[in-house]
Amino acid sequence: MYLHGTSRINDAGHLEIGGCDVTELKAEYGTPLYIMDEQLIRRRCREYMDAFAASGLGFQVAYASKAFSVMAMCRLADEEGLSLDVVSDGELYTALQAGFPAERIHFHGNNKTPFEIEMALDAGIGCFVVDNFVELELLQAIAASKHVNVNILLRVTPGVEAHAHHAYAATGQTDSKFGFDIGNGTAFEAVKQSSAKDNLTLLGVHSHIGSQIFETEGFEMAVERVADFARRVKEELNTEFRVVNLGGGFGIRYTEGDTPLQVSEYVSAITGAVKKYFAGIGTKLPEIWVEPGRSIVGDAGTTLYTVGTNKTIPGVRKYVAVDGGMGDNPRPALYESKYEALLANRANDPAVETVSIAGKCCESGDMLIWDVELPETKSGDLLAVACTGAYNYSMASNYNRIARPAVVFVQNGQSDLVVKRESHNDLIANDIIPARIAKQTVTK
Ligand SMILES: Cc1ncc(COP(=O)(O)O)c(C=O)c1O
Ligand SMILES: N[C@@H](CCCC[NH3+])C(=O)O
Repeated sequence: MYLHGTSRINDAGHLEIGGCDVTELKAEYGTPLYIMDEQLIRRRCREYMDAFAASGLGFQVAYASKAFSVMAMCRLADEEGLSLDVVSDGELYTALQAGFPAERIHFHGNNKTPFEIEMALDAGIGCFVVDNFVELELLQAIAASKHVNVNILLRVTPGVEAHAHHAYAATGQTDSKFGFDIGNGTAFEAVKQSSAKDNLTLLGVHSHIGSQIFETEGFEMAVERVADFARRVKEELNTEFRVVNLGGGFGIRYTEGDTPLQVSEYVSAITGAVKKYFAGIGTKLPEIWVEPGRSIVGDAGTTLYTVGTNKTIPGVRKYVAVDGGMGDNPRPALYESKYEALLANRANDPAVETVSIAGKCCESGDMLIWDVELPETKSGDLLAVACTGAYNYSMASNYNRIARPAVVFVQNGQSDLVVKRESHNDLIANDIIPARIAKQTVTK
């Protein structure tokens, strides 16, 4: 397994992250456990901030909280000077409760409810990313009823087919549920309508082409299309885009075949394309906003499991089961995502067999890794799966009524619990048994 950030194998042959031995983390917090390397998260935040600062362009780096939304993470993003992208009332609530400044929050989503819009307006968030005509009307009406003015970006689909890790993670193509299409004229119409509306201030446009993308071409092509669009809007409507948000999507290394660029390389490709394509269109260079999620938290996360049972099918395969699975990491089942693993309590033992790591849910598809080389595992061993910081905790479920794991931040030999493990009581906290079917206590 590739060792990300502060991960290393210590003298005892144990995996250590942020100076914390995972066998001790298991003793203190149990498993499954999401372990987040705080130093690596901060490093990623700084890589973005520094690279943009070096570009000379105005910018905001908004952490896409959908990747991992918990209050402690909102605090880190705030401390590092990032803005925040939220996509629901729940993410917004989490951010506000964490004390994240509302003016640096951007609200996304293709179906914001009136409740969510009101909540965000009352909080005074910095910007709405408007996705469609229905939302444009609704937002204006609610803003007017509250006598407030709202900054907006229009989400556009630039018609770029991104090489995302799965079709479900590509969003820049015309046939997408998100945004106004540049190619068919709806984006132009949206600019026209929003410029004419009271209570709305159009800052510019937003384009997000997809996720887990390694090449820069898709982003550069998106910038070119958006710049062409900006030119037309300037010429025909005399409207200027002060802000261009290029979304997230920057890839990370999950397994050996993955070839991500450095954060600074993605940023310089984007800012270079902005300088190139926006030059000479008759407007000032826009401020550039981005929304990285995975590339901020993905490789900082490791999930620690305890090995339980195994099953060998002679000549076919050996299954090794762990105490978590698709409940805490649905990505292999959803996208066929690949991960690397390590026997975390005997990390220096030589690999002697190829096994497949199964979860404990009642689904054949509940597999975390097919075919990984490991030392011989036995019940009670610890298995670490790397690169689980993004879209694991945030996409976790209680399928099979399995409680969601705890999350700890580790740094400088210290571990801090940031999400408690769910209890049995948490699982039934919202259940109600109607009186008519409640168990009667029969007294004789
Ligand atoms: C609008 C938007 N912004 C930002 C992101 C974050 O993407 P990533 O985690 O790939 O950086 C996503 C998710 O793909 C998204 O849909
Ligand atoms: N959730 C996805 C990608 C989509 C991200 C949000 N648009 C993943 O786990 O890779």
